[in-house]
Amino acid sequence: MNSAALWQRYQDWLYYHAGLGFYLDVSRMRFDDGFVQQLKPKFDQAFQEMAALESGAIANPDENRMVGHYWLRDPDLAPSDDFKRDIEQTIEDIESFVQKIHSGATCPPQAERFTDILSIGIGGSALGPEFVAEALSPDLPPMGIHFIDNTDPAGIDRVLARIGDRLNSTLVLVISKSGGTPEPRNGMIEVQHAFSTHNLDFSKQAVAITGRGSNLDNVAKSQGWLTTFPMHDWVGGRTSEFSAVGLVPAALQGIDIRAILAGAKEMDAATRLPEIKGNPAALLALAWYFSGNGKGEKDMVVLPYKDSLLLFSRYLQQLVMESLGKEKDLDGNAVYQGIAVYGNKGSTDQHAYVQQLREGVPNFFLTFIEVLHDRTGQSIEIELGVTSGDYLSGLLQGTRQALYENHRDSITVTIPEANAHNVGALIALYERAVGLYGFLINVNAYHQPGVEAGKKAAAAILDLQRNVVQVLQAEKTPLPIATLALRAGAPDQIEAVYKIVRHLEANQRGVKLYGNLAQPQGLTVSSL
Ligand SMILES: O=P(O)(O)OC[C@H]1O[C@](O)(CO)[C@@H](O)[C@@H]1O
Repeated sequence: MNSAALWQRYQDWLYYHAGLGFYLDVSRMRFDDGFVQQLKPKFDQAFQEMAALESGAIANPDENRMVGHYWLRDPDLAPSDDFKRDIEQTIEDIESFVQKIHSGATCPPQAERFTDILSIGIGGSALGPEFVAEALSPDLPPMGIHFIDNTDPAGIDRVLARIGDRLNSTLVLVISKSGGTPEPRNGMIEVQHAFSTHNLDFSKQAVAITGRGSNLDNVAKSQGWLTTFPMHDWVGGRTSEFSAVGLVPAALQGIDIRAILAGAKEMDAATRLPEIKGNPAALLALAWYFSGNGKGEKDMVVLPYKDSLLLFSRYLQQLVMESLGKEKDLDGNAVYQGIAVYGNKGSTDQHAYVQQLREGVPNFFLTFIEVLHDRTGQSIEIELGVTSGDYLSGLLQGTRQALYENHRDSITVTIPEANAHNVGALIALYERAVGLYGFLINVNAYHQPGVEAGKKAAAAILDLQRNVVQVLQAEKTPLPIATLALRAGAPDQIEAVYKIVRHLEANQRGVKLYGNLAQPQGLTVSSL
């Protein structure tokens, strides 16, 4: 296509939302009208299923759950008055809690006011808050935020070291929908230990955000934590940014949560339209379907050209991959679906892997996220008539062009400014696109059965570790690994036993290995 034809295609396919100042350009995805016509019946079906989902159908059949994240930003849509009141009440409770924290009316026992937030959670209970903090936290926030999103002891130590002597003025948010995920449970216990080491009362500085009646909810209530906020059964972890999970940490950092919700609501209204061309989420789903042949054959590389949006691709990784990455479709057929997502930011990544994107294996499509507004205030000229922001913009355009010339397709999402309203709209856009795409490929986008296997296997390893330690403590002489595995009741788990004892020895946990480490089968093990 020559440049005049491309310019025409750009205009033919451009989506623009005046209220949001939002543009979506799918002109550099090489689908044709025939493809759009061919997908239309699937889209018509998907729009109907999405409407049913929004009005309270059991859209997550395996878990027998409604899927209600759209109600969080427009409570009038909720299928009952109770739900509506619950959503509105939660937002009001968040605002009044945050107001008391900021004013010092609610303060820690050993300091005048809370200075820091320590958020403990993983997956959907961390990625949204982390993305929004990076994107929207003011330069001088009323409270700085720290995250523990793993069970890595050194990672936990690093966060606690950075908080240092401000632990006595740190508000701890323990976020877990199920209230039973091991990683945040471990993080919480480690932080409780740090509090007691410093003679601080954890319960007077802790807040739980969790499902009503969960273990965590019960613990928080029985120990008299500062407060709890609910995570509703009908909100999934990866779509929980507009629930208390995202709103509490955001509001504490001084981010305008009403603006985030309003932006999401406005995008929802735009993406509810049951037609492909006038609906930006449908256009995204169409482009994804085209690129990967409806089977995720191409990866989605997400490149925001704005530092503050760095974590968007990481956030989308869970939203897209946990939602769409499914072995079975809704009829039980093995389909092995999904779309792989990666990316960091432009232009930085141009100096890392864009070489491969331009010339190497063509197994991806790109999504550029463009932000029109460069900065608050005026820019200096780096060269005659050219600012740093002009460079960023030029590099985006240039990369899009160079990739297209080499048959690499791309989508460009353009927002006027990386503010609360637009970040809310961006999240809502992708939530809807993932939902529509899930219907197009007939998978349940709201469960995550595949994650359970790894969790169960990890629990089995920890049980085996307990048995191994018991055997070693009862034994006086060093045992060959195979014998140890046999005595621990796991003769077919020799490799697992070997890895357990190697880890225990490395951490001075009362275990010693003897022999040539390069030949594990000859090693013997004893307790110290
Ligand atoms: O909020 P929870 O229940 O601790 O779960 C955390 C994350 O773990 C998962 O269930 C996957 O294991 C995610 O879907 C979820 O966001």
